[in-house]
Amino acid sequence: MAELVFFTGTMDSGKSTLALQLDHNHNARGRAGLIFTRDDRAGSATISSRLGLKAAAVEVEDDTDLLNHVVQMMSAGGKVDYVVADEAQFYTEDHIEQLARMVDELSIDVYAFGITTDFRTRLFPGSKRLIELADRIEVLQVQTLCWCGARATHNARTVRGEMVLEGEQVMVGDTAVEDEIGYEVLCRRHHRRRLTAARSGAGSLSPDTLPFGAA
Ligand SMILES: Nc1ncnc2c1ncn2[C@@H]1O[C@H](COP(=O)(O)OP(=O)(O)O)[C@@H](O)[C@H]1O
Ligand SMILES: Cc1cn([C@H]2C[C@H](O)[C@@H](COP(=O)(O)O)O2)c(=O)[nH]c1=O
Repeated sequence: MAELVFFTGTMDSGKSTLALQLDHNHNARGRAGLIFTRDDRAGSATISSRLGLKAAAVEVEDDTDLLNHVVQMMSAGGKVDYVVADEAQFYTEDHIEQLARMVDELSIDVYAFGITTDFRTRLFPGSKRLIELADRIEVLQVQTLCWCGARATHNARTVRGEMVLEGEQVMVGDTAVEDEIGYEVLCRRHHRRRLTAARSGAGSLSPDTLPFGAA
């Protein structure tokens, strides 16, 4: 039975990598897939992973009807066995409902990937609807880490290393940006305290806490 699966994790947890791997594996077994994405860092109509993989994708716009797009492809003789939907946090509630209908009405597997919450810890509309509608939610197994070494659960937005709480919900960007606007993954405790790596003075996750000669 076809299903709608939501793969989620913090920024930098390997979601796009997994999306591309999943596409590759299904393709290798002769299944035909279609990749949607929205506002990927690498540019329009592209799905990209920090491991260097990239692929062409269909860019989702506010007025894109995802279900209709697939129906049109199938009516023109195309085959669609599964759909990958990356950066799904940016999709509208309507887009997510179209994905659910694709599963129920066309028996197409839909694999959606995205972060759940924004820099203020609030759900994105697309992620909220996915949590409400998905058959399954899978949290990525590769844990991202806060500068303190704890599991990172939150995405902070930073300006020159300082965490900010003002601004638009959507601002495409990357982690490991130190000079301008960027993102940093943190544990809840440090997100609440707005304690980023720069503010804490933490240089690396393996500080010399036990120097040679220490008693
Ligand atoms: N140089 C590297 N060596 C090994 N793994 C890396 C390297 N750079 C990035 N990664 C891996 O890629 C992950 C980010 O993958 P990506 O698919 O871009 O994440 P997401 O889509 O969740 O933001 C990191 O968590 C890390 O596991
Ligand atoms: C927290 C947060 C993130 N974003 C943006 C930043 C990136 O472009 C994407 C997440 O991509 P990734 O592949 O998971 O790293 O989302 C945003 O616009 N607003 C936010 O609050």
